Amino acid sequence: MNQNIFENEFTDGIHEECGVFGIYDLDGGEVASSIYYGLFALQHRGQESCGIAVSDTKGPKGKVLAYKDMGLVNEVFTPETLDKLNGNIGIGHVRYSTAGSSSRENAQPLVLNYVKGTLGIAHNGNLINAIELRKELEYTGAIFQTTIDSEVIAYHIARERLNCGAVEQAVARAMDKIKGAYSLIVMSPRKLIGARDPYGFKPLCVGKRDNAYVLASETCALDAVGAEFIRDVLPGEIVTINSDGIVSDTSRCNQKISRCIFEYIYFARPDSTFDGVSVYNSRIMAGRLLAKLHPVEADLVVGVPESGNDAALGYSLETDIPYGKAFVKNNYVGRTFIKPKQNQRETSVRIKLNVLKEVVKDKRIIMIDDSIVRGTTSARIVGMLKAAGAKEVHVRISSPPFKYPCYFGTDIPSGDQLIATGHTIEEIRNMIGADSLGYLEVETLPELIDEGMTFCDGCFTGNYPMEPPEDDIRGEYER
Ligand SMILES: O=P(O)(O)OC[C@H]1O[C@H](OP(=O)(O)OP(=O)(O)O)[C@H](O)[C@@H]1O
Ligand SMILES: NC(=O)CC[C@H](N)C(=O)O
Ligand SMILES: [Mg+2]
Repeated sequence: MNQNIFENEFTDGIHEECGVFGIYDLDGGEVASSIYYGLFALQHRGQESCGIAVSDTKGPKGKVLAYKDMGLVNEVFTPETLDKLNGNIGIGHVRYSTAGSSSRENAQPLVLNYVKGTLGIAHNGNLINAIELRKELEYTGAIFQTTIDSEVIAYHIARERLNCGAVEQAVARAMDKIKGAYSLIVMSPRKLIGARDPYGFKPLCVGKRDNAYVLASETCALDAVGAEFIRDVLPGEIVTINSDGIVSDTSRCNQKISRCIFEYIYFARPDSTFDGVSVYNSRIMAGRLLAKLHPVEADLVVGVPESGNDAALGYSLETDIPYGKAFVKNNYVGRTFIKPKQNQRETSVRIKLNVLKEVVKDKRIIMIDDSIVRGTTSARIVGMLKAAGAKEVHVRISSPPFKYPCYFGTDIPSGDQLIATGHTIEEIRNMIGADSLGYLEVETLPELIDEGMTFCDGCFTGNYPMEPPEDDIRGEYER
C-alpha cells in the first residue's frame, strides 16, 4: 500500500453542500421551531455554520429577528434562543462554504436592511461570476459585509427592487445577471420566495402543512416538519408565497437542465426525492449496474457507511451475494471534529469507522463506496479489512472516477489532489491496496435517474454546462 496517500490526513472526504429551508404560516403560527427541525434534517448538507431569520407578517414591516453562529444546528440553537425568534415567516440555512471563508460573518441567512425594508436570503450553490459582479457593485459604492457570493445576489435583488414594483420581479432581474448554481429562498416582510437557477443544478421543493407553505432543499426536511410534498421548484422558476397562496413565474425555464448527478450519488439523503427520482432508488440502481459491469466471486458485499450502503444493497440484490455490515460508524463525528495531526497515531478515518472483525475474517469482501476523492478513506479501510483477516477486498465505486473540479457548489480539492486525475484505475487499485477495483461508467449514469432527464456530470467528464470561471471561485476577497 502506498503511504503517500495518507500525507493529507486532514483532508479526507467530500466537502458538502448547503441546505436551505423556508416557511410561511398564513394563519400566523410561530415558525422558528419548524425551521430548526427542517435544518436538523438538512444537517448532512453543511456543518460549518447555521442560522435562522424570522419575521411577523402582521408586525412592523421590516422587523427581522435573526440568530446564526458557527456549529451544528443543535449546538447553535437552544430552546431559549428559539423562543425569542418570534414570527410566522422565516428562513434557515446550514452552510458548507464554497465561496468566502468559513466564518461567523459569512454564516447565512443574510439579512439586509434597505430603503424598502428588509430582505433575508438563504443560498445553496455557487456563482461563477460573483467576483466580477461584486467589483462592479463596489465601484458604484456598494459596501459588503461578507466575502460570500450570496451577498452579491442579495445586493442585486435589493438594487433591482428600487426599479420595480415587487420583490419577486427584483429576484427575476437579479437572476438575469447572476451565473452559476443557486437554489434560493428569499424572505421579504410579506412574502417568501423560492428560486432555482435555470440549469437546475441544486434541488428545491415546495411542501404544505395546514395553511403553511414550506420551501426546502430536500424532501426529507418536509417529512421532518410534517409537511406534504407539493412539487419541485422547476429549474428557472420563481415561486412566490404570499397571503393569497402560491404564484409561479416560469419565464426563465428555458435552459437545458443540468441537475447535479452527485446529489443522487452522494449529497442528498436517501429518503429524499429530487426532481421526481428517489435518491435511494438511484443508489440501488448504481449498485446493480456496478454488479453487471464488474462482477467478482465473493462471500459478502458491504457498504462504506453511510452513503455506500444503498449501492452495496443494490449490488447484493443483483448478484445474490449476501449483504452484510463490516463497519460501525461513530455517528458523533461531524465536520467540526478536530482531525488528528499527521504525526499522531490516530487517523480520522479510523475514528470515524471501525471494522467488525468477526464478520470479515477469512471472507472475500466486495466493498462499495460512492466515490474516491483523494483516496484516503478507501486506502485506510481496505487496510483495516485486511488487518481484520479479510482474504480479498474488491472495491467497487458507485460513480465514475472523480477527475475534475466542480464550480457549482461542491467544494472539492483542485485537480492535483484528486487521485483519479493523473492515475490509471490500476494505479489507484494498487495505491488503495485492493485486490480489484471497478467504477461505474459515465455512459451508464442516465440509468441512475429517469430516461431523458438531463444532468451535469462535469466532475466526471470535465464537460460543464457553462464555461467555468478562470479565477479561483473562493475569490480574491479572501486573500
Ligand atoms: O477519497 P476520500 O478523499 O477519502 O473521499 C471519499 C470519501 O468521502 C465521502 O465520505 P465522507 O467521509 O465525506 O462522508 P460520509 O460519511 O458521509 O460518507 C465519500 O462517501 C467517500 O467515502
Ligand atoms: N455550499 C453552498 O451551497 C454554499 C453557498 C455559498 N456559496 C456559500 O459559500 O455560503
Ligand atoms: Mg463516505
